[in-house]
Amino acid sequence: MEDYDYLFKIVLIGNAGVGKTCLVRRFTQGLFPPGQGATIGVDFMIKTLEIKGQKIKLQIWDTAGQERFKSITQSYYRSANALILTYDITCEDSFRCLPEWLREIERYASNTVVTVLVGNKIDLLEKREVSRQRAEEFADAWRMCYLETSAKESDNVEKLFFDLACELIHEAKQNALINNMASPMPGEGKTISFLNCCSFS
Ligand SMILES: Nc1nc2c(ncn2[C@@H]2O[C@H](COP(=O)(O)OP(=O)(O)OP(=O)(O)O)[C@@H](O)[C@H]2O)c(=O)[nH]1
Repeated sequence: MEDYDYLFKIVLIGNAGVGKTCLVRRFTQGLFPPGQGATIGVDFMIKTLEIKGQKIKLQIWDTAGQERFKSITQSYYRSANALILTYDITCEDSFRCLPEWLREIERYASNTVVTVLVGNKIDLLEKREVSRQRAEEFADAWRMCYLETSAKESDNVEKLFFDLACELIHEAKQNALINNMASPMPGEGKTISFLNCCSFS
């Protein structure tokens, strides 16, 4: 028997140095690692949440932002239920690269993937190079939710993963409903559990 009701795979992507690893470490371990080195390839962590009495297991994949790892990290997009596309609000360059990341998503991710745009490092407000309004407009244009976070100060980090988990539960329930409705003959349809669809074999 599985010890969870839902299992979701979440993949963090975005330029090198925007804070993907720090966001994951803050959420899964409650710490801000000093002198965090660049990720090599892909890293993996698990965190289980309880939402409305249900156990939600999150598999969180932290990918390297460096160009030289692109071919490795791309292979992780396909099976992702959600992508957290991260940029650094103090780094215009990391924002300008977002269309490139979105092209990667279109190319390699499933067309049902949920994508959230995250502007990290809001503790460095005095160094901000990308206004919230600009980021919100960009996110709207691409039909993404937008959230600003600080892995350092722990601002909005829990909210990011909780809201995402809630959205994924909602999507999973909708899918199960659609699958049930699409059953060919009354009584012959099989209930397709999202748990089985997305759990690793
Ligand atoms: N001030 C501040 N610094 C942060 C924050 N998040 C990350 N950093 C710093 O930004 C640098 C890069 O953080 P990482 O988490 O390694 O960035 P990454 O996106 O995982 O980088 P790659 O693994 O190379 O793709 C480190 O020096 C962190 O200490 C934040 O919220 N605020």
